[in-house]
Amino acid sequence: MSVQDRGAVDAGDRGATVWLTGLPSAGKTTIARALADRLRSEGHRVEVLDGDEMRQFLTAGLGFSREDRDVNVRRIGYVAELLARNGVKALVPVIAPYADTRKAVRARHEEAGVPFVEVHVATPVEVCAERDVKGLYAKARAGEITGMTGVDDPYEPPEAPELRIPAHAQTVEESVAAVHAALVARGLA
Ligand SMILES: Nc1ncnc2c1ncn2[C@@H]1O[C@H](COP(=O)(O)OS(=O)(=O)O)[C@@H](OP(=O)(O)O)[C@H]1O
Ligand SMILES: Nc1ncnc2c1ncn2[C@@H]1O[C@H](COP(=O)(O)OP(=O)(O)O)[C@@H](O)[C@H]1O
Repeated sequence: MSVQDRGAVDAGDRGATVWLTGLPSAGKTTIARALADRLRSEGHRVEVLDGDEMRQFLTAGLGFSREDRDVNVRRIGYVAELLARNGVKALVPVIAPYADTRKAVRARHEEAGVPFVEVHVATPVEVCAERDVKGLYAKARAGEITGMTGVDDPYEPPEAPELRIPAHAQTVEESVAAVHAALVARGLA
């Protein structure tokens, strides 16, 4: 096996958590799923821990108060870390609105020596509200729901993420390429 091939195998074996944080409808899930396809086609083991799916099973019963969001993010972070330390690329398209909670998840990864790559999907709220994939921005505007992230609930943007993506100003493929390059730069892809 050539040195180059050996490098590829090592990167394939190395797990990591890639957390895509951002507002609802920013493009987190779309980018995570496209990145998952690309990584799988290259031979990586990948899981996507989607917020909606996690809330059906792992964190069922939790709402959107600060406390519940914190428990949600910490539990998902814990599972991502378990997967990542066993060689899986755990892609996590979850809002995770509070900087402190993201910091706590990062700290646990660092203590365990597991790579943590924070990606801010930085689509402006106006664009997210226009996309409004699930109609939640419209409901918030109409006063039918409260506590909607980006409308009347906080989103604290990361100050120093490994990568910030202007997902409103580039294609999904360009965003995927940027995250992929960040993984390559860290010997993870
Ligand atoms: N009040 C309120 N605020 C924000 N989001 C809401 C809310 N109510 C429901 N939803 C839907 O739930 C998805 C967010 O779940 P997350 O687990 O990612 O959120 S969090 O990290 O615990 O804050 C989120 O999914 P995405 O749009 O994929 O981000 C929303 O569709
Ligand atoms: N450049 C882009 N990057 C990501 N998503 C985009 C882009 N342009 C349009 N979209 C659309 O925006 C929506 C984003 O929804 P989603 O990925 O579910 O966001 P989130 O998971 O952040 O809530 C999708 O319907 C997607 O097709």
